[in-house]
Amino acid sequence: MSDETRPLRTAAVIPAAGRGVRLGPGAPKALRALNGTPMLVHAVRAMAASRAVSLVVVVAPADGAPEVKRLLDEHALPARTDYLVVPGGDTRQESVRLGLDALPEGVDIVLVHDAARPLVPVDTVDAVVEAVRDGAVAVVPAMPLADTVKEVEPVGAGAPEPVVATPERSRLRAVQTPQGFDRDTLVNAHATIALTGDGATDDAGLVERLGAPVVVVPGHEEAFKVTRPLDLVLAEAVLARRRANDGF
Ligand SMILES: Nc1ccn([C@@H]2O[C@H](COP(=O)(O)OP(=O)(O)OP(=O)(O)O)[C@@H](O)[C@H]2O)c(=O)n1
Ligand SMILES: C[C@](O)(CO)[C@H](O)COP(=O)(O)O
Repeated sequence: MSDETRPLRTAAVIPAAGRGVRLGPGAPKALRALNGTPMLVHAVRAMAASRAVSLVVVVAPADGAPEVKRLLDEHALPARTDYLVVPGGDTRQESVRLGLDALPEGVDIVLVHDAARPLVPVDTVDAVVEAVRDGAVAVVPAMPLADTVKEVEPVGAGAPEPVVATPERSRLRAVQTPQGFDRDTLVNAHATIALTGDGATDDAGLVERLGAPVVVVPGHEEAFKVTRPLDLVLAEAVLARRRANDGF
């Protein structure tokens, strides 16, 4: 098959190397259970549920790659997808770059998906892939905001913070994952934008800094990020609702 007629190949990189400090003491966040199954396994299944995704690269805690490999072996995952596990870094930005380094030749489209968003529906994953296949180089699923947002002057440690501005809410979006990219664009962004401080909070932000266009598609309320303890309660409630709906 000539390179021009070959179908585009999509891989998902799942950064899962975070500690989960905001969730409180315990195992690394991605390894904590939701209804008895590790959050990471839910996230891997969410990516592999898309027929477009032929490879999932999991970026494990730096000292936890063998444990994560074992975990994936112990859980049923779609056989038509390949799975790789690599050790991660100290920041999300480094972990994603290490995942990108592990991609084989022949991958054209890359999804980057937080292990901490285990319940993203397959329709959202497919919509992101579709938008990249249609020609966008960087695609972000996002939701309108429910709260009004204030920009403040941070003064630290509980002191009242002066408000600087109130951005127009209708123009704001809360960004989710998977974010989808033309592979070369994302690799170039990670190679070009140096890590500063805690690193970029998302991958599309790096692409924006290259001057490349980034577009938003509708996200989904079930693609929320498990960050704080209350998010675990919500995630288990979503799983219970899905099980009840499957029963009918
Ligand atoms: N060094 C890091 C830090 C984060 N992540 C991953 O990036 C995603 C989003 O990060 P976040 O939700 O902030 O996870 P944590 O860093 O684990 O959370 P916290 O900031 O509360 O410690 C998670 O899937 C997390 O595992 C990663 O792969 N490598
Ligand atoms: C990538 C992300 O999920 C988009 O909202 C988010 O920026 C990750 O931030 P975190 O602080 O690493 O959780």
